[in-house]
Amino acid sequence: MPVVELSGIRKTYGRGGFFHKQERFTVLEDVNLSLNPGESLGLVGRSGSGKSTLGRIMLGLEAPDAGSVRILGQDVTGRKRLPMDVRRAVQVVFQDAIGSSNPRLTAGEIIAEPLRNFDKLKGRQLRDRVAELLELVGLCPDDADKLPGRFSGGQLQRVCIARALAPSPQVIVLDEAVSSLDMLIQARILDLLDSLRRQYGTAYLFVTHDLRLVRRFCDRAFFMSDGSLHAFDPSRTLDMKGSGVLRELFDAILPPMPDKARQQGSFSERVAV
Ligand SMILES: Nc1ncnc2c1ncn2[C@@H]1O[C@H](COP(=O)(O)OP(=O)(O)OP(=O)(O)O)[C@@H](O)[C@H]1O
Repeated sequence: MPVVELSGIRKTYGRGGFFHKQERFTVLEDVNLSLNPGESLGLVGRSGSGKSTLGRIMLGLEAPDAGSVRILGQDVTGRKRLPMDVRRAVQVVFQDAIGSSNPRLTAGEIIAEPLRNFDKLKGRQLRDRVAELLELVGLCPDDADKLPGRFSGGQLQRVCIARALAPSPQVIVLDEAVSSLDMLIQARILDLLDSLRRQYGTAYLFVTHDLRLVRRFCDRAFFMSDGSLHAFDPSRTLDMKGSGVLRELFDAILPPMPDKARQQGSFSERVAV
């Protein structure tokens, strides 16, 4: 049974209203997607194409206008409060570690929160598990006492990853959550995610602009465009040169840079590593 199943998802937002009449625009149109245990999906696409919206709908954080969301086989479409087992099963790490961390809680308190809520851990057991999670993501047990403001961006991102791992979820949505880490740390985190996938069947959705990550880590990959998902083979991203899909990926992945740099082949270098 898929851990998450989206059927016929449609999502619109309103825009305008200040100078112009408010109108609605469609971000997702008839999107169907299922994520199976132990599977790793890559989702790429232009900025603003709706990737994060899809991620939020998949987590049950946002309701679609049409279609259904099933998590662990339960229909949670539009539910304001998700059942405890669903909240535990689906975790997320956002790109913006600073914005998604409470500045008044220490790293230890941030990671302890789901352990208290879901596993009712306390005292020594709680402290040991927090220390273990910090070490798993390459931080020190002593970092538990630091407030978010005392971490670098990459370190705080790892605190957020440790928090997401804490309740032993079945699915983790990583919204641009590992691409910003330095290469060594990124490799360590990906090894860790891979071992959890093998050991416990944890599934991942990577929302990313990083094709190397998709190629190395994902079983299936989708490109989002015009509100729809287009599947592509993650291992064959280099073979798609010249195709319409690759041109779209090009635009989606490359940051704005002079044409000259583009001619020098910086894209293939980025992808071929
Ligand atoms: N709550 C909202 N209200 C109105 N419009 C929204 C809302 N959330 C997202 N949008 C709009 O929906 C579109 C898709 O946004 P989304 O964040 O899903 O894109 P994305 O592909 O994740 O982009 P990026 O790669 O830049 O993070 C954008 O035009 C965005 O402005």
